[in-house]
Amino acid sequence: MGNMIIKNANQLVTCSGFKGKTGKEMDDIHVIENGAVVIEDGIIKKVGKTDEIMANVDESKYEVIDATGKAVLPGFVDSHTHFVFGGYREKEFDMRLRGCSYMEIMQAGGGIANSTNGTLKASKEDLIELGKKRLDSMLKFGVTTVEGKSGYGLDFDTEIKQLEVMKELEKIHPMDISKTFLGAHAVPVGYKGRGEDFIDYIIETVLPHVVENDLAEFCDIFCEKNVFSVEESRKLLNKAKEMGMKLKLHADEIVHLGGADLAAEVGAVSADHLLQASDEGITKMAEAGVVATLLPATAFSLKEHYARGRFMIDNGCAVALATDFNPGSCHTESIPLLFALSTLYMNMTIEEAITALTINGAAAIDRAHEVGSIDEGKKGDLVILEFPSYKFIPYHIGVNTVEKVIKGGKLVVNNENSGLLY
Ligand SMILES: N=CN[C@@H](CCC(=O)O)C(=O)O
Ligand SMILES: [Zn+2]
Repeated sequence: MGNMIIKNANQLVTCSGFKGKTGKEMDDIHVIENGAVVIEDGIIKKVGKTDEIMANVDESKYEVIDATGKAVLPGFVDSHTHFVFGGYREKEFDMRLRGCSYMEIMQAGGGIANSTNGTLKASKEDLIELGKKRLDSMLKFGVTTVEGKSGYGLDFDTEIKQLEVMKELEKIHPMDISKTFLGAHAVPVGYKGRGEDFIDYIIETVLPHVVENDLAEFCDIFCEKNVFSVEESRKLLNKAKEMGMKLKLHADEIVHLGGADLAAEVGAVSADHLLQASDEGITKMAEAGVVATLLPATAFSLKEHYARGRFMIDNGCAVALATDFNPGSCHTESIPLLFALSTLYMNMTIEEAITALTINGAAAIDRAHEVGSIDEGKKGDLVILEFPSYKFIPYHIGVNTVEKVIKGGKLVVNNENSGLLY
């Protein structure tokens, strides 16, 4: 962990706060002009105007970065990904372009089942190597904390393998990883038509091992027509909660099933996708403090309409944005794409999009107390843009405006020249 000072930032965008932001709060990202940050042992110690901060520190004890003419922001938090998998599904992308729907492919035996086969065949070492490359790519986009799910196993060994791979990656990669158990991602072939039996199998066999070995913090489920019903989801989630896990849901993505309502009922930390969430479900989520994690790159990739981000914010929800990086419905780790889609097509302001990818992303994985903003006591995770204003992020459409990435007070990416440095 490093000792570092970043000074003279044209804009220091702090996104200050220790919990998710709702409604109008999302539009206030707390900008300090000519700002500076002091990081000691990887933790932010001081934040303020450069002249005030520098009057009281001995620069010689720190690595100093002069951010003159640059905007500095918190490292991004990508709070919904499926980055550990074997095999690719480029053929399905092509099939979708030719008119097949995501669900048609899944029901014909492709989709998640394809990635399950690929992940089953891959060794732990292969998955670690692939995972590392994907994390490197995310880091270059300024992501310093990521959530990753299992769910391409659907059997004991492969589910556990995925979670163990993430545990190994945490040791060798600077990225912080929040691990989610998604054993109920699809009904495997052997349980066709017996979703409830499969839920029982997970509850009795896999979940206890995950909990006892501390392999995941969250339990998630794909609550969707022809996948897992609301009743099956309720059963698994309540059991996981009883066993001490925090909850997430893939909710109301393809059809409206009531996943948003269920998320509020079980006290989930987040409900994700929400393209078809009802007004009532959204209101319940706002009241229960469930973060609405929106995945516009998935809607884009599946050629679906976007989730109602504007409506959710106006109705008091904390909205987060995430890539949903996965081998099927959305094969991208691009943060610039999320900024483009959310501002241009979901009517979110630039400031709301930044909040959604920083402090609210952190809230979506229950880490708003330690990452997601530039506040004293939080991890020294920052991005320095190539440009003087944060407004360049969506304005420079689809292009990575991140020049440097700092993780725990250490420079880990310099996109200006060599890229990765850790
Ligand atoms: N919708 C369900 N799960 C993933 C996609 C998984 C896949 O197609 O491999 C998602 O969040 O989009
Ligand atoms: Zn997902």
